[in-house]
Amino acid sequence: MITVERLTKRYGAFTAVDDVSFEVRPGRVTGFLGPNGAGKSTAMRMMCGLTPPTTGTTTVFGKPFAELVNPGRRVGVLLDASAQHVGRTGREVLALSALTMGVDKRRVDEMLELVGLSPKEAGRRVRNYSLGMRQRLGIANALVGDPQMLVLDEPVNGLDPAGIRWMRSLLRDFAEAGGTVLLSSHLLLEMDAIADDLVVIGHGKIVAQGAKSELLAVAGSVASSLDDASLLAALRGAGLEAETRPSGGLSTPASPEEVGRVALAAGIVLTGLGAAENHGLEELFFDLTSEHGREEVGAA
Ligand SMILES: Nc1ncnc2c1ncn2[C@@H]1O[C@H](COP(=O)(O)OP(=O)(O)OP(=O)(O)O)[C@@H](O)[C@H]1O
Repeated sequence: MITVERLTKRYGAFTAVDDVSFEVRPGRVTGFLGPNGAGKSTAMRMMCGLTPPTTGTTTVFGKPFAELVNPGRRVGVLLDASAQHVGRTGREVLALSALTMGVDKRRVDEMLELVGLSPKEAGRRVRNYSLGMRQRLGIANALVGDPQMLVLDEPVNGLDPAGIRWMRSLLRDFAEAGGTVLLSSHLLLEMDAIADDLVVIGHGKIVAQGAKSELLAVAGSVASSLDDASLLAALRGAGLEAETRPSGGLSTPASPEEVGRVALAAGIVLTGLGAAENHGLEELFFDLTSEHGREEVGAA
């Protein structure tokens, strides 16, 4: 479990993370979603004890990250895949981590295989790695200590579609085995594909959080008929909320099945019926990322 309580980070007069609170639960993949500059990396760095908060607290397994003994055995962290030592080979990077953490060095080969880096690739220097290969190596490095928790900043950046699918199943397996996963992204669709829970941040503040299924839930139906006025009356008569849409037809929080049954009972011919797409989160996210809502660059 990761607990973030009233976390704030100010750089001079600029507030990068503003009174942020949330929890990341075991057995779930939690997506930390926000546009560029929203404050995700800053918050994650504070969670991992790399940046001191201005105010607020953050704990992993009930204590501040810095108090963990041999933290790599508890939490696998990947904050910047391009920050790895470019003069070392992939295998050397992992072998050093294994040595530092006191992990059996056989785990190095297991992790290389898990992330799909071939022995030949593992023998090449990191400077010659593509971004996708660096991400794979970064994931291997985060996993080498066999942790119960993963904190990953934009791990899907640079991966091709097959790589994204691979990452999704790796994180899913990790969570299903009881692990805790927090990963950030600035792409809603990517998060939609990977996360169980979402924490959405914009301008340093949490703007939405909860189960993805609830945040993206389909709400109600849209219907059109040969006689919308009668359909409206029939729906309301059945105790269902409904209203006419400016673009034609009706919208209602009732399910398509309920609308179909009411129309059938009232003898009204439907000409269109479907689930309304709830664009709530998409719109919220679009507003955050649109030109108007774009994050400003922080104080230097
Ligand atoms: N050391 C610093 N000094 C001043 N401002 C900073 C510093 N670090 C981050 N910021 C500012 O804080 C804001 C949040 O940055 P952060 O890197 O946390 O965003 P992010 O959500 O991770 O964005 P991205 O998706 O682009 O990585 C930005 O406006 C950034 O310029």
